[in-house]
Amino acid sequence: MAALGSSRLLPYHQISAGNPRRKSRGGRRVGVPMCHPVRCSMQVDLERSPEVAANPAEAPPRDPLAAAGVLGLDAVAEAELREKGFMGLRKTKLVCTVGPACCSPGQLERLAAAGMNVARLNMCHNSREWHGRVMRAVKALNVEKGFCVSLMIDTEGSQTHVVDHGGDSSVKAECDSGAPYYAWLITVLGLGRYEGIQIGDELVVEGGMASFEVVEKLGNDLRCRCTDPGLLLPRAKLSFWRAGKLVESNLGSPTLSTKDWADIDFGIAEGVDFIAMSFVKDANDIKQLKSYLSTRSAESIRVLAKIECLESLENLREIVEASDGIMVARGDLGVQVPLEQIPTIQEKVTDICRQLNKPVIVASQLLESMIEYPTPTRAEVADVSEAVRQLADALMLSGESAVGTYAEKALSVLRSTSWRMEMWGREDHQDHHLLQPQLAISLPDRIAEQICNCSVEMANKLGADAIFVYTKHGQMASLLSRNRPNPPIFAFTDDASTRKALNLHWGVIPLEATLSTDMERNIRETIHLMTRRGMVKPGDVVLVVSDLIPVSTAPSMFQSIQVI
Ligand SMILES: Nc1ncnc2c1ncn2[C@@H]1O[C@H](COP(=O)(O)OP(=O)(O)O)[C@@H](O)[C@H]1O
Ligand SMILES: C=C(OP(=O)(O)O)C(=O)O
Ligand SMILES: [K+]
Ligand SMILES: [Mg+2]
Repeated sequence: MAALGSSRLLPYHQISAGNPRRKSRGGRRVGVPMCHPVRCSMQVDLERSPEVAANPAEAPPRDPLAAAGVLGLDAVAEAELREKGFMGLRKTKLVCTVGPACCSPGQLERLAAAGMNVARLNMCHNSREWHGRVMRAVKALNVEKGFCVSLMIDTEGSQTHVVDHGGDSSVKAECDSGAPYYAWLITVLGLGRYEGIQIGDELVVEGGMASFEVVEKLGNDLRCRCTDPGLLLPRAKLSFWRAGKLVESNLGSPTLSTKDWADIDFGIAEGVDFIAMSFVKDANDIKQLKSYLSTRSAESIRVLAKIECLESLENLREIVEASDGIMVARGDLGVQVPLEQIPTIQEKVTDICRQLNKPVIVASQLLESMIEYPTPTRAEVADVSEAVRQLADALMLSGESAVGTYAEKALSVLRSTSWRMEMWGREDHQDHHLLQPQLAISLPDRIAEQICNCSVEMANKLGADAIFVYTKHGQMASLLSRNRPNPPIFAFTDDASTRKALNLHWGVIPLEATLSTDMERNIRETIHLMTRRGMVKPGDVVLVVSDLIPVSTAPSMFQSIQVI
């Protein structure tokens, strides 16, 4: 049986509807009143979004108990909390692709300090030895500097249909009517993966960067006539079209190649937290990897499905159900579907992920121009804001961090843009976010889901400062996150892999703590530690949600909501 109780473990805070607490740590007003939100005029805030005092060196000395692992709160969340208060904590998570431009320990440290929650290693590029070095550098930073950056590998997949023009920079493709029809000899890596390219097929580079008509096949080379002028970038992605329809590649070939399996073994050995699978076609692809991970006792690695091909769109719901999270991989998606369809696909995927309670990453070209330029375009900022408005769990940098000149600046644009949009969105944020369909089937699961739904509604209406949840596998924390509450969710777990997995969930700040089966004691001790560290102050209203077994003798799960 579930019990809904309240306790007075700490001085009980009188909550009245007319006096919602809206103060931050420093007594500054942050956020907006949540009771009866009224927005009658648009205010232009000339202040820049407060940036995190992101240098962990500036944070007060770490508590020895915390250093011993009793309260593992990462240095960046702690600094952000001290700087901006509970309501100022960023909710949207940030993923950075690590490449040559950001792989030194110093560069990685700066990205971690600037809010990188997950470091992504794209196995398409570079050697395993290189990736191993980066992973060890990230882990060392976590231990030595108190960060909590999770590691993700991204499989190469059978996407080798790229153009190689042999050069380092872009080549201009022009349709000179005076030139002979065979003006272009294009080497297509992985042409053999296609059933058969025919004369007359259309070859489209990077979703429309340039187009050609195939006039002759010469092994892996295609003699082409340029039909739409543009640019050929080094290793550009391409697609073939016949009679207005995409010519699908890899028919019958497995989603994971021999190299991918070797990369996965490498990821297991290095102890990665996430594996993102490229070109997932259906739920079986995910199930196959998950069952392999369990045979290797590596089931704690979360498997993410990348939505980037036509087949994955056809089997979307079953893929989301089978996986631990989703990446909207707009790069390849934009090669396989007309670009104007990407925004609606993104919204549909994010919606299904919310419904089915799976974290979703919006990826590729978010700030593409920042690979070369120190400021984003207005359109890029609008695109990032739209993903945040859709309440995606995470945003990802690709080339911007991997090879860009302004990796840290790009990350700070993601941070300030998402923070700003979150604050704005909160004004009209109330009950409509709670209208998610029921997910659970069994009674215990339904109880957990309802507890989380009600907790978020309560926390929003009371203007609570924070939600605390005690969780083993992260289920309760993610169910709370699904409701996108106004206050941050502090998720205490004694499972290191749960902590790393929760890094990808919207609004969740995972903490590692020693938990006992005595729930009251867990609550008392974590609040005591948070208070001693100055992160919780007398007068703060904390909503506590728990689903742990309270005492060793109790046969049933005890679930409760308490306001402290
Ligand atoms: N580990 C790496 N080593 C070298 N270059 C990389 C690495 N990771 C990414 N890159 C570069 O950054 C670009 C953007 O990364 P990403 O979007 O992950 O790959 P892709 O362009 O292959 O889809 C890549 O095209 C590649 O040039
Ligand atoms: C993230 C993507 O995958 P990759 O960078 O591996 O092509 C994408 O296609 O958008
Ligand atoms: K990849
Ligand atoms: Mg891709």
